[in-house]
Amino acid sequence: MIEAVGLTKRYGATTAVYNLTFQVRPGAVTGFLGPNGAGKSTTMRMILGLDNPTSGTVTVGGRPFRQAANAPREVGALLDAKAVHGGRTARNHLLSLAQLSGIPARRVDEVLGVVGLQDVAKRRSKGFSLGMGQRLGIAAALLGDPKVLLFDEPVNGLDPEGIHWVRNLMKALAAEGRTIFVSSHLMSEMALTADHLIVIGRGQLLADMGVRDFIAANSAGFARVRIPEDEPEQREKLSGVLAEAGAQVMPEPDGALRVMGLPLPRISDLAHGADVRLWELSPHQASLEEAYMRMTQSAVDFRSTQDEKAGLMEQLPYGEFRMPEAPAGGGWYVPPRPGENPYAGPSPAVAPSPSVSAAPTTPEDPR
Ligand SMILES: Nc1ncnc2c1ncn2[C@@H]1O[C@H](COP(=O)(O)OP(=O)(O)OP(=O)(O)O)[C@@H](O)[C@H]1O
Repeated sequence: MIEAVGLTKRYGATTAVYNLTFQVRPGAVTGFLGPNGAGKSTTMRMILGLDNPTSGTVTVGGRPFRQAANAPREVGALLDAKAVHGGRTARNHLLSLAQLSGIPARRVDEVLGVVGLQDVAKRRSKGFSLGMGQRLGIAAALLGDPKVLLFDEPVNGLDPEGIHWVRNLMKALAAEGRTIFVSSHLMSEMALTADHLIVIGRGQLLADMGVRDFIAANSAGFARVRIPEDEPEQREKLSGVLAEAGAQVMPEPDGALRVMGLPLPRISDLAHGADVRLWELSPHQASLEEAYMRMTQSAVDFRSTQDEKAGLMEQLPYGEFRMPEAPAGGGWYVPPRPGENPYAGPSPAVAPSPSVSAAPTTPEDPR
């Protein structure tokens, strides 16, 4: 297990990591997510004793990494795949690492096979593609057969087959009871790979929860209901009936209704009971990537001047991030209306038409 308590790192005036407290447990893949400059690599370096915290502590298996009796057999890491002597062959690179830690040469051939580099083992690594370099870095991390593995952006530069392979490798290593901590920018990838997520922004903890809980809390489902355009009174009638049944109903710009809080068959039955004809009744799901982008929006350090949000987002000072409270009706993330920028702040509440009595309360902006 990896355990950070109040971990803080400052480089001069830059606070790279601020007051991080989390645990990474064995037997699971824990995704470490955050935008560029969020502090993921700095945190990983501190876990590995390559950087000293300004304050706070981080331990691996209950001890600071530097006190580990046989570090390569306890912890393996891929931090920078380019940190390789390019003049050496892949096999010689791994052999030199193995000799330093008393690992037998046959293990080198074993890990070359695991990462699929056996056929290029005698080629100099300076000719390697980005993806081959990543595989070599992963082989080095696996050399000591460690209980804890850290991977900083392991799928960087890999093609879809390579990404699939890394995903399965992480899961297999976790299934063997190892502690797997993987950083990434990609929510979509982590949603497929990880069991647990730690999300940071500007060095601070934004979320620490299971992937399923994150999905349940952040990707709200809703139904779109469309009534013939020339029957506005029917639309009003249905809005009232749905609201009475406990739904949250919002008008959409194209005249349809967005309905949250009722399953589709119930909406259909209510419409039938009210004698209202439907032209559309369709399920929709706000994407997890959108929810993640919104969660980390004010924690983005670098933004294009072409970005229409540039300069509009106020950055909170350190210590002022907080997890939003989930509203009673479900996740805090209300999906954008069609045509709206999904990465903008939460939608303002729509003034309900007289019979749309249950328009939802807009959740508080987390930033
Ligand atoms: N050695 C250093 N000296 C000064 N500042 C640093 C140093 N290392 C990191 N930083 C700063 O700390 C912050 C966090 O950087 P870090 O590389 O840990 O983020 P990251 O989440 O890994 O980013 P990326 O996804 O782009 O790799 C950034 O503002 C970065 O510029």
